[in-house]
Formats: sequence, C-alpha cells, structure tokens
Amino acid sequence: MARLIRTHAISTDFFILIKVNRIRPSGLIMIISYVHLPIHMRSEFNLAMVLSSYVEGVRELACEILELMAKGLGVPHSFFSHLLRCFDSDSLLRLNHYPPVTLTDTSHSSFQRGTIGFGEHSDPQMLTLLTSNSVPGLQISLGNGVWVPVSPDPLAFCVNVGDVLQAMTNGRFVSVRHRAMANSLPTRSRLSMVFFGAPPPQATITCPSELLQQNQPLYRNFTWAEYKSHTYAHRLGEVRLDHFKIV
Ligand SMILES: O=C(O)CCC(=O)C(=O)O
Ligand SMILES: [Fe+2]
Repeated sequence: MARLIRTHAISTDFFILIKVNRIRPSGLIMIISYVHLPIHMRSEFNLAMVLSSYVEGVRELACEILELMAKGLGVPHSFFSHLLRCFDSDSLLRLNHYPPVTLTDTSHSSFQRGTIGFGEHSDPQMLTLLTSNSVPGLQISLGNGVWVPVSPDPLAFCVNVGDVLQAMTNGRFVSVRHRAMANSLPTRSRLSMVFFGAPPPQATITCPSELLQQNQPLYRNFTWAEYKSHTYAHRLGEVRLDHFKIV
C-alpha cells in the first residue's frame, strides 16, 4: 500500500505535466482531446516504469478487496481474485481527460452546466478502482434519477463493483451505475485514472456453489470474451447484464 501511495503521487504529477491539446472540430461541442507524452522524459518520469509499478500496486489492492468480499460471502478466499492474478487477465488502465469547457467560451456556446462528459453506465469488468485529480465530475446513481456527486480526492480510490462481479455473486454485490459530468472549471482539466480488474478472455463467469445453496442462479454461465463482445455491441447506457439473466 505504501508503494501504491508513492507511485500514485509520482504518476499524478506525471499526468499533470503532460501536454494537452484540445481538438475543436468546427461546429462540434467538444470534449475530445489528445494527450501528448513528451519523448525526452526525465528519468524519474519513465512512463513504462511508473505505469507498470502503478498497475501492479493497484491490481494488488483490487485483489485484496476481492478477497475481503469473498471472506464476507463465505466463498473460497481467491475465488474472485485469482482471475485478476492470471497472467492473461484482461485488466485495463484507462486515463480520461475532461478539458475545461467554460460557459462563456464562444466555441462552446451551447455548452451548459449539467452537460454530461461520460454517459451513464456500469463498468462491465469485475472491480473498478478510480482515482482523479481534485476536479469534480464523477456521480453515482441511486436510481430514480437521483445522482450523488463523489468528492474528488487524489489520495483516495472510488471502488465500483462491475457487471461480472454482480453475476459471480448472484446479485449480492450490484454493479454501480455512474457517469461523469463535463468539466466546467475555467482553467483546470479533470483527469481520472481508472483500473478495471477483469478476468482472462476465456474464463468462465460462474457463481460459487456457496451462494446457490438457498438461491436459484440469476445468470447463465458465460465467458468474459462473450460478455465483452456483447457489451461493445450495445449502447453504453444499456443494462447489458440483463441479456445473461435466466428467465
Ligand atoms: O472519469 C470518471 O470519473 C468516470 C470514468 C468512467 O466511468 C469510466 O472510465 O468507466
Ligand atoms: Fe465507468
């Protein structure tokens, strides 16, 4: 954990240092960006070193959380975590950049407070660990149109259950629907760094027998590759796990 905090601090500085160019296709309200990485980086900002150390630390943290969940559910210790520890685990690190878009910026005249930057969805993987700089934007859905903002804290992780963990726990843990608002701060970009813990493509997503002693299975077995291709063939906002429900 100490190493994770150290690497997190270095990588946050690193990502703040990178040059950011916004593309503004005429007529388009935008919120799309290039991130340029300087080629001649000082040695302490060696990208590969920082990223692999970060991913190793954040993956370990995700595994520890999954092991605590397994303990709480009374299922074998590494039933969930071993999938993230597999050498061909399909886990992913994503950086999201939300450039400042101000209400007075004429090229964004139709931009309004409340514009969504990243639409409502649940993450398809098992467990998400998200951290951001101190610019707000992330919101969690409580259902019925109620959204709760998550206070941005560069030294904290927001941990979200993903669809696959919902299926593997037979609905005991529910994947959280969330979204990110476009950034209306005039001068600062919002950056989020998201680790998605996922199984290997050919892993079968199934529920442990301990969770089926008094309950019928809610979802049929599927592979992560199958779920992923279903996910990308459907819209972000759909409840994509419903397709695998046993009716
Ligand atoms: O940037 C954020 O706060 C949310 C991003 C997100 O939900 C995602 O990348 O799946
Ligand atoms: Fe997400």
